[in-house]
Amino acid sequence: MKQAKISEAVVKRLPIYLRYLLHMQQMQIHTVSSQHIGKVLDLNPAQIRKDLASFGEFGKKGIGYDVDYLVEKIRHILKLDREIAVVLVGAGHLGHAISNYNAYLKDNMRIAAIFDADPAKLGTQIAGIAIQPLEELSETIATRNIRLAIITVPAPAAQKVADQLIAAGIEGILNFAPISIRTDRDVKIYNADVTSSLQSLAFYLNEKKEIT
Ligand SMILES: NC(=O)c1ccc[n+]([C@@H]2O[C@H](COP(=O)([O-])OP(=O)(O)OC[C@H]3O[C@@H](n4cnc5c(N)ncnc54)[C@H](O)[C@@H]3O)[C@@H](O)[C@H]2O)c1
Repeated sequence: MKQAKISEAVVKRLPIYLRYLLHMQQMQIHTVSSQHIGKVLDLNPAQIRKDLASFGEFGKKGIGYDVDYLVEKIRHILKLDREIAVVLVGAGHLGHAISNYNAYLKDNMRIAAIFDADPAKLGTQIAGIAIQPLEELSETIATRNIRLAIITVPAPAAQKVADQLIAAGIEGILNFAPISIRTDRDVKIYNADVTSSLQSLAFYLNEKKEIT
């Protein structure tokens, strides 16, 4: 089967398609058209067809896509068809929320280990996972084959934590601290910057509603 190089933009849209397709599965809907997906997700159907064609022609003209097959295919492309262990560093407010949410999701991508620098938190648990000291980070990542990491430490600590994670062999980081993590290593880093997103949204506030 044709398997061209998939662009980052497509890789970012695939989880959005997947979420909707899983919903369709729950609704026992077995086939879906790009027009329908486009309408619900507010995306261009031609873009969706192009995205899906980038990993093989399997939609049927006039019939659409087989939902189960598409789910299986996207999960395979995103490597979600296997267990992926994730480490979380920073067991504070956000770390708690993310860990508890992940446990609730019960999918293949699971937080397998949690680390914090605060001695008072060591040994306590979040979602059944004991919080460990940073000294155990490298060994835990290696022995438990952990590939991805989530950073929820304060901004001043985030770069150093990222450096430790990368040195330990982590391949992808989702960073919630409000700084841009830098590395010269081949590691994918996504910065989830809540404050900047809100600041961008502020730009779209309706000036007419301003209280003077
Ligand atoms: N709470 C939110 O809603 C929210 C939302 C978006 C982004 N953030 C960002 O996420 C990060 C965490 O926020 P929070 O509210 O959970 O803070 P928090 O103070 O509740 O938790 C931070 C945790 O990190 C630990 N820590 C500090 N330095 C560390 C280090 N070097 N190694 C390991 N652990 C370390 C602390 O002991 C603490 O448990 C911050 O950078 C914050 O700006 C928070």
